[in-house]
Amino acid sequence: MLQLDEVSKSFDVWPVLDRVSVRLEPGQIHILRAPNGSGKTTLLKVMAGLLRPTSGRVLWRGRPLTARDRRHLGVVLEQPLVYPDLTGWENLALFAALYGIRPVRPRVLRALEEAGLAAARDVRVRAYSKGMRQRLAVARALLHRPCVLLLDEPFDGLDADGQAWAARAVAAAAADGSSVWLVTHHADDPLPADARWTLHRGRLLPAAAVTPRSPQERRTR
Ligand SMILES: Nc1ncnc2c1ncn2[C@@H]1O[C@H](COP(=O)(O)OP(=O)(O)OP(=O)(O)O)[C@@H](O)[C@H]1O
Repeated sequence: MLQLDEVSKSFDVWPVLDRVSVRLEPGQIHILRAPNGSGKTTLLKVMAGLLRPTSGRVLWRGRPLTARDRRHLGVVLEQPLVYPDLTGWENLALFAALYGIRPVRPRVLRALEEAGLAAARDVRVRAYSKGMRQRLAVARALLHRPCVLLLDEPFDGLDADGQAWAARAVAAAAADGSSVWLVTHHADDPLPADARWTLHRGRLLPAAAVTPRSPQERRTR
């Protein structure tokens, strides 16, 4: 599905990403854990088509990823992609309209309820707490049931209930066939991983002690 082929990215002279190749298959959960400043966000933005690689290719279903293909991606960045002047409801309804989701109302209502934001749906997001904004950002990324989820610290700022909800929702998306790329600082895996990675001097390397899930643990579409 989504594939990086020998991708390098430099901002100055030194490459932040150095010939990174990886392939995200349907239903797989990949977890990336690496030190601050090692290039995790840069890699995720390249995967999402938000940063252009210096060299190498980002492929969607075997062809170079286009702006149009980005509708298949659900992205959570460190800075939540939500509009502070709109309410929670308006934020999700806007994204639902942009992604051609029909009917908008039941899907958005359900997403807000599942995220624990039903009571705050008519409140402007600038009045949300950090955790509420993060819940909205995760709900937004999942709303159009994307084929690929690219998640930068999606559980940050979430309370125990919020973390459990987000982990359940992402696991359900993977069980339904979405590929998941999850960046985390947490020592414990928030989800059962198919692959664990780290970044060292720009190279994407398998993390030690990789224990893939058994086929029985995984359901595919
Ligand atoms: N737009 C930019 N211009 C110049 N340098 C950049 C830019 N974005 C990132 N970098 C540099 O690239 C390197 C990797 O940054 P990146 O944000 O990808 O790391 P990270 O692993 O996500 O870090 P953290 O764990 O702190 O979020 C850093 O040295 C950073 O200074």
